[in-house]
Amino acid sequence: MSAASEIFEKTPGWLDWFEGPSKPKFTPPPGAVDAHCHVFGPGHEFPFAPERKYTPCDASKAQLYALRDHLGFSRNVLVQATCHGADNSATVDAVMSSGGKAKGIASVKPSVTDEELDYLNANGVKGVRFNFVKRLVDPLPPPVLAELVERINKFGWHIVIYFEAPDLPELYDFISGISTTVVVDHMGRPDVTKDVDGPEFSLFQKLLEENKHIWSKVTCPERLSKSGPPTYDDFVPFARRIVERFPTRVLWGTDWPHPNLKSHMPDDAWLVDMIPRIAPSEALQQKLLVDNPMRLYWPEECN
Ligand SMILES: O=C(O)/C=C(\CC(=O)C(=O)O)C(=O)O
Repeated sequence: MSAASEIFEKTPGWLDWFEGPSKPKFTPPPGAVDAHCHVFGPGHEFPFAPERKYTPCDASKAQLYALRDHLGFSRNVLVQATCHGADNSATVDAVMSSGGKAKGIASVKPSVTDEELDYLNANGVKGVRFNFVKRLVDPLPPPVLAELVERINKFGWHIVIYFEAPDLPELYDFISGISTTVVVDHMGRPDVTKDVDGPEFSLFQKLLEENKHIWSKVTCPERLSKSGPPTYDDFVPFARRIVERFPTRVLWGTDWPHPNLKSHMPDDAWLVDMIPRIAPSEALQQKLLVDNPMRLYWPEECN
């Protein structure tokens, strides 16, 4: 059997994305961007990576773009997920077929060639993702990543970084020292049962306060909340704090198709309906959903 026709068996217990989401009550402003989502395969066309730590269900570009339209969004930022390793074909294919309505964040190995980087740059990639979550990857050492930053600087790309809150003290100096814009996934995965003013989340706020080049995605109530769906109440003070303190450096996304959830799969409308709770004014919503992502991903359309 050739790789391209390989049939993949999902990780046991895998929860598939939610079909037929309801219509959100909240209407996003015109031009809203879903700035964190993924495509998976389909596996028979874009095989999952041999080094992957999970095997997902398929989640195609057509399904993603149908969800975008259904939820009232206009654009997407597709983040390369670890199940595709450093083969960015599925992400780039989805970006290239979006009619300019999507950009990509790639994963690359230190051995990536300049030609490969040029190809990604020419096809809608705007950054690379550094992943420090050990259940997903074997993280690369910071000095190796620093060399990659040097190589991508010429494109004006940024770094998307994924880590969990207990790892921030160790990563703090490395992240602060990155010489381009850095976007932290899911607020650095705080434990939202803790105090928003406690030491853990205060350190994350200090990181953003001291480093004007660091942004945060206020994403993933479905992943971080312990109080649970559909209102994810414990997530709200954390995300709202970051939106209110750093309104020009925040992004929002669905995280569709929500890989590796164990407890439940959200109706994506629930996630959209969180937005007015974490960004309570129209001015904040405009920055979070339109102005900030446009500045980072479509700067040529901003004046
Ligand atoms: O969807 C996310 O952002 C989070 C993920 C998956 C992921 O990032 C990946 O596979 O690269 C997770 O926590 O399992």
